[in-house]
Amino acid sequence: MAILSVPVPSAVHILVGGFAVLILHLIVLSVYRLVFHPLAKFPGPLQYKLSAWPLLWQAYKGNRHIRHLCDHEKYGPIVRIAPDTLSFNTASALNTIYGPRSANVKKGEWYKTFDVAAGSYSSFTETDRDKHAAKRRWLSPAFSVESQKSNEPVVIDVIERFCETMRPSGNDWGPKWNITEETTRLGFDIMGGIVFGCDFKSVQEEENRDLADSVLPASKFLYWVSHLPLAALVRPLLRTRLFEIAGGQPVVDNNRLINYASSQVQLQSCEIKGGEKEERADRIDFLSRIVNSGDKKTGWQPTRADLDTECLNLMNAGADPYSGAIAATLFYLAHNAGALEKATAEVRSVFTTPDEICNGPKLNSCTYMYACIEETLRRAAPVPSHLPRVVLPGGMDIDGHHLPEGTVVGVSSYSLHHSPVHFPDPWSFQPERWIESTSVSQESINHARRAFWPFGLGTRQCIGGNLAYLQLKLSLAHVLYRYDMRLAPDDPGRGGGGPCMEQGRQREDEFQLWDAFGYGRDGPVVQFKKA
Ligand code: HEM
Repeated sequence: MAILSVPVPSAVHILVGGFAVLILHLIVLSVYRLVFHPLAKFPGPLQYKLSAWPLLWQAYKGNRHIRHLCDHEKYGPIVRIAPDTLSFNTASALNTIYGPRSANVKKGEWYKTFDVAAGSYSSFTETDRDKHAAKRRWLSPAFSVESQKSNEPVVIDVIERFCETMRPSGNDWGPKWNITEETTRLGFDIMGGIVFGCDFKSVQEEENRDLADSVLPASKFLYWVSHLPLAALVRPLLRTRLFEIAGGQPVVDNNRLINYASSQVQLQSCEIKGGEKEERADRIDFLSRIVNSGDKKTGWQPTRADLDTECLNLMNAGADPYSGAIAATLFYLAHNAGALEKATAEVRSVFTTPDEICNGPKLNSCTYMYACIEETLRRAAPVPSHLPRVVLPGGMDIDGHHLPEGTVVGVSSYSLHHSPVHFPDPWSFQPERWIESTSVSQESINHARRAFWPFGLGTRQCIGGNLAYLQLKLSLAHVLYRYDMRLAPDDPGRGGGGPCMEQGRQREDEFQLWDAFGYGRDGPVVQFKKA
């Protein structure tokens, strides 16, 4: 009987064949994305239309916000920044996407990598709208007026000790301080007190700095990893030894923060003595307010993993954006002598002793100081790039375009906050633009506010916004009341841009941000003198 001989392909044939299939697949995919894709009509650089990898590279470099701004300047108010993603740069898009509860979007997949290594999703990363609503209701007592009032002495205590550490010993200018380093620890110490009732003292004591100095590297790492096109495959590996080896120090940092938050939950929720659970009734911190509660409306109760993840989130989301914002405020004041002088004079005329500086009518009467904070949040919003939202079934209309389900949409605060349509002379630091006067009408302030969103918008708006404003006002008032401030004469440019930096980073009087959740930053380097 004749045996049919079927030729067995060689390894070379298989490789060549596989390669040919891959090339064909890429050609077909490219043609589809350029010509037939529902977003094909929107302008943008060719490489963005073809692939999501350029976006990942920008996230890795911390330059996304700068690229978005340049792209909008070149291509207009709508830019296709990845095959399935559009960036908008109008107040109308901002208010359509993020504002209304009924907006047909939810948070994008991007969020899911952020804190899942702690075991669950937090109120920040939960993408399911109903589950998020339950978590938000669960957290609300921690952010109530009563809670803020009882936690204010904790905040003031940490700020006063920060000021004490900065105090020059003589009557001349004191030592140089890199404000980014010191305020990173200040923000962490405040959050340690508020969230866990712990006194980290990382501003004062070197041995307590590991945790404080871990927040930003961990966030920067997770920020770009979240942009990986196959991030879903990476998520289960985040806490493995393999990932620690591959990812290095930022992964170790992230795990250290997770372990810390978890140990605090363990301590608080299970203080067992003689077999009985003992609760400390005198505690006012956030953890003590959420540990034994849930969502009354739906009956949802947090698991241990939910608690661990939420505490990690509160610690990170609370600490770093504030630290970045106060560093940026001091940068802009140190670089704008007139504004520094006016804000300082205001604070010193309102208060007669530092002990008086607390929340209340006097602090609220410091309108110029408040305008300096607003203007800083415009120039250096702590989340400068997109907060991605994905369009749900049924699609959505934005700025006159119907977008199909699955489209990822977003607005970059850095880009919109520098739009001359809403902010005339956008590259100058002008606190006055936020104060009604003969030259600034209430209409122009309202017009600016429509495009101003440092704390997000709508149902996913920052839950800690009021607390953050209070922290910013208190810390600025305490510093300005006590000290004069100047840029260190031998390091005046730290934190600003320069001619040798990348495109978009040339302005010496602009505080440079490296995009993340919070942002990478450095400086300013300043000196203080007793008032
Ligand atoms: C200057 C300081 C701060 C800024 C600029 C800021 C900014 C933001 C932004 C833009 C969002 C929206 C994120 C999104 O849509 O994806 C957000 C959410 C959040 N922030 Fe803040 N934040 C600050 C301080 C704080 C503080 C002090 C806390 C609390 C301790 C906090 C806790 C949160 C939480 C829990 C969320 C998630 C809210 C939700 O989705 O329901 N933030 N923050």
